[in-house]
Amino acid sequence: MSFRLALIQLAVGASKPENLARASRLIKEAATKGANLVALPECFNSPYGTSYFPEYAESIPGPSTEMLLAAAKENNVFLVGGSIPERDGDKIYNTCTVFNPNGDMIAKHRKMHLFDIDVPGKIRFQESETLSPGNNFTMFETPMCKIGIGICYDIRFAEMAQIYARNGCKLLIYPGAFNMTTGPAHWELLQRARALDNQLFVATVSPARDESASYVAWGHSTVVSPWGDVIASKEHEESILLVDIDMERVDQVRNQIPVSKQRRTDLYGVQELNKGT
Ligand SMILES: O=C(O)CCC(=O)C(=O)O
Repeated sequence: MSFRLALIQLAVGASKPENLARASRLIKEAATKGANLVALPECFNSPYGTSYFPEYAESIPGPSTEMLLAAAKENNVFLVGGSIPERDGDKIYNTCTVFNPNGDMIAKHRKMHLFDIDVPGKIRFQESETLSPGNNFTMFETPMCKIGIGICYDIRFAEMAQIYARNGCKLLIYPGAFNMTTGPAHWELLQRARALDNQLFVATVSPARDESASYVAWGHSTVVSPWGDVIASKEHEESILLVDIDMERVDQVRNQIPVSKQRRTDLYGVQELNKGT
């Protein structure tokens, strides 16, 4: 079974209506080019930054998810709607919604690990200044395979990817927006690590780079195979990365190097319970 994945490296600006219109146009273009599954980047409707989240936040359903729902339906695709700042009561979350080709919302992931880091002289970022963390793992079934969702910083947590793999996911999608410090250092390495450890496909979707933004995104949307090699990636301009995914590659690699059957579960194991699937 093979299918076409489209990662939309969207140029995100200050105007929410324009961001939605651009995303909608590019989803259509991806579908016209044969995509079955389309994914948008983290924070696709708003500039990325703690001061922007309260200003751009909206409830679900709301204008952004209405656009996603319509785009999934009109273009007959599974759609991973990057993420948006979601307002729920007095809390704001960094939330990814997923729609099937009927326009039903089949998954909602609130970023579990907030991006709070301090690299002196380089970058300090504290998402927790305005965001709250989600508490649930998020997986969904498609005719292609079971898919697990994480948002950006979530990719740094190996246990989360292991839990997804052990629950049958063969593709992990991380909408993300790494930056000019951690992007070159860790973006590709983390994807290859998650893919190789779990012998599955990993896809990351970044916004395009905007040098004038307060947070400059690294770009480089990428797909890594279960063997751990980068099978496709972009630079940092707005673009659509189209990749044909051959799901059989997962079982091939797992049969060739059967680490999942060779684990010393008599000596160790991942402890986390599988909540909120
Ligand atoms: O982990 C990183 O270096 C970047 C994470 C990030 O930008 C985010 O979580 O939004």
